[in-house]
Amino acid sequence: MSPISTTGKVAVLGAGSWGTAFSVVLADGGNEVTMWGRREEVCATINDEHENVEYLPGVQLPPTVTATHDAEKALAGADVVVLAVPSQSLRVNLTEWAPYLSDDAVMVSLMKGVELGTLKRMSEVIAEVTGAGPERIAVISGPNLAKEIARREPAASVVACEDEDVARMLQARCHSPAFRPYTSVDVLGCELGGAYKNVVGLAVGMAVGLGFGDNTTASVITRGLAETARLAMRLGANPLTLMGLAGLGDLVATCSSPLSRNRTFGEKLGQGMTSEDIYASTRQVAEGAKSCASLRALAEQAGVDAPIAQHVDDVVAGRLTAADLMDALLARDTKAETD
Ligand SMILES: NC(=O)c1ccc[n+]([C@@H]2O[C@H](COP(=O)([O-])OP(=O)(O)OC[C@H]3O[C@@H](n4cnc5c(N)ncnc54)[C@H](O)[C@@H]3O)[C@@H](O)[C@H]2O)c1
Ligand SMILES: O=P(O)(O)OC[C@H](O)CO
Repeated sequence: MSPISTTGKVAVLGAGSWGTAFSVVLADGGNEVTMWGRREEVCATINDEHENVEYLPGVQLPPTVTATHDAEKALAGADVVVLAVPSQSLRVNLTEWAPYLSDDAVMVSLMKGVELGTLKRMSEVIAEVTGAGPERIAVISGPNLAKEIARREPAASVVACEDEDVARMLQARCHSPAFRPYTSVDVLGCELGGAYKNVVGLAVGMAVGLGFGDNTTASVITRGLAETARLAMRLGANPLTLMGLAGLGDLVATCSSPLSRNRTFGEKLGQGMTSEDIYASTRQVAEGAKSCASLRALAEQAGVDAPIAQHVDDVVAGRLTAADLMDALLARDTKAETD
């Protein structure tokens, strides 16, 4: 087998918190990184001051990270294309970018959501829009809060691709002194773990906002993992993926950290704010606030019981209050833990 290349040119499409933090990881791993940003002023500050002032203030970006508002320029010569826009906007963005993608570029989703309406995972949207086969589509997911990663605090993650050689190539490309990636071939398990933990994070945030303590949050986290595993396994995931970094690991990070936007969104709902008020108060994406509806529908389609996704969706949509959610979860018919 030929040696795995550890360096090259990577395009990172999306200059928000995670696109920027992951660019630091890639630069630390030896890659030359060109980010695409939606707003020219964000790109200009990245190029002139080596900082993304809006999304990661105070973090000095390596000189090998540059940014452009021109997707064609960002994609020129890139053999790895990293996608880091909000999940619900991927299809529209990728359709615009597709003409500039090289035929053999590997596309890596960093996104943790499920498309509304189609109920497709991000890898499925990528396949549909670009026509790429599974050997060109990968996912990176794990307990990776952007601010901590950008500060180079030690963390691990999962690089999943159905083609294990491609997963290994990407692993080598993003391995850095502070970031340890593990390979996997379970793309579906990683994606559902990443999307579901946001919904559970919303429920945990609601419990915190209502003033409940660690017994409540631990119960929601554990039952949230059971719900995630139930759906993911029904759809074909490896149960071990849900016990790993892209499942339990990410769930723990999101549900315990005040840095999590999903947990914070839930906390505000628990304090009585409406979703509209919360959306109006931040530019940052909380993927679970949209994906709760798609995961609920996906579970219904698969015939899987998903009370957390169902009730979180009702609270986000304003049909229930956060207090109603806790009452409703406890009032359900009792059953065996492992059912
Ligand atoms: N922030 C994290 O810690 C983190 C970690 C792992 C995974 N993720 C995932 O990465 C993805 C991106 O999240 P983020 O944290 O970078 O979000 P963010 O809110 O920090 O930034 C989103 C970026 O997308 C841009 N954007 C917003 N709407 C857009 C649209 N319609 N079209 C194109 N661009 C648009 C914004 O300008 C911004 O640059 C999400 O799926 C998230 O779940 C985030
Ligand atoms: O801030 P959140 O809630 O989007 O979570 C960020 C990451 O997904 C944590 O791994």
